[in-house]
Amino acid sequence: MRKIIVGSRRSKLALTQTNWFIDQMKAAGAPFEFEVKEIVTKGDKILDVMLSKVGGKGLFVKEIQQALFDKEIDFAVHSMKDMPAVLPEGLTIGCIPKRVDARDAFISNGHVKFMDLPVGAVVGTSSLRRSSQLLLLRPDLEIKWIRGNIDTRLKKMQDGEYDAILLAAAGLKRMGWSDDVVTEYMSIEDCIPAVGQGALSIECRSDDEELLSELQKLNDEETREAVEAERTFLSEMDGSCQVPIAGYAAYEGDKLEMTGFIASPDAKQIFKKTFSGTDPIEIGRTIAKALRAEGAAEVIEKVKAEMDA
Ligand SMILES: NCc1[nH]cc(CCC(=O)O)c1CC(=O)O
Repeated sequence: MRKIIVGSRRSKLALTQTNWFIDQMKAAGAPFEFEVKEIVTKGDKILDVMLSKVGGKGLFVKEIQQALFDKEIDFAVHSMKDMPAVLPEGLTIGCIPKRVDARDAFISNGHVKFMDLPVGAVVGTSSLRRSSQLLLLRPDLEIKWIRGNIDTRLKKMQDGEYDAILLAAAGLKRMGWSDDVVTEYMSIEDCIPAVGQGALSIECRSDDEELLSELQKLNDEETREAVEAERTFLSEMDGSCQVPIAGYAAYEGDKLEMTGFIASPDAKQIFKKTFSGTDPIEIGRTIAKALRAEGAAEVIEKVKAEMDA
């Protein structure tokens, strides 16, 4: 029986997701043995630096991709949200399992609801996407940068450094946190999720046909199409730069409906568009084009120029 080596980052979330997926493969009857190999990525080593300033996304993924090319590992389970928009030649997404929950979870001291926070309350997040959308609803709030894993962030909040924090619902759920730590779930409309949030991405070599045919059995077609629309939008918008960007797609009846969102970093200008159709790539492109035409292109260019300066 072929032994499949599964690469995983060392974080609790990564290992939990990896082992969950291996269990799914076993349950589906995949004719393999499995071994998990931990990989410490550059992103993990410099977590305390402002990640997005040094080139964000790719950091967690690059070394895992090298291990795939080197055949040290056969596949890896990523949070889709952490995957760069474009994959290198020779690697592919073998499948996308069903999305758990794309929403952001709001957690506060004393379980005060988001709209009931006192004026000037301090909310911890390191995501421009989250902070810009929170400020649209509550311009009075103070957004304060926060880092660390889920436990660290909760502890910092409980110690009073923050009145509230936001975390992806999917991460909390996969890690087995009970629903009662969450004060409320932000609605998708109020806080549009990050592209791919709540979905997993199984990455492997494009020529590993034996593995690919087993992975395909765990693919969720609706999630795959939704994520394809979102990621098309991301790559068309050039989502690698320091601009708040959000995108969420899901089936409504027989149509795939997607909302794309771009804001200036100070959240003073916002661009938002919803479009539905049947072709995921066309949906992603249409929204990107519409937002660019409305002025998002200038916002992106301005931020890029400031970063280069
Ligand atoms: N930014 C890091 C990250 N990457 C994936 C998740 C959670 C799981 C997911 O979104 O699929 C998180 C934590 C968070 O944003 O709270």
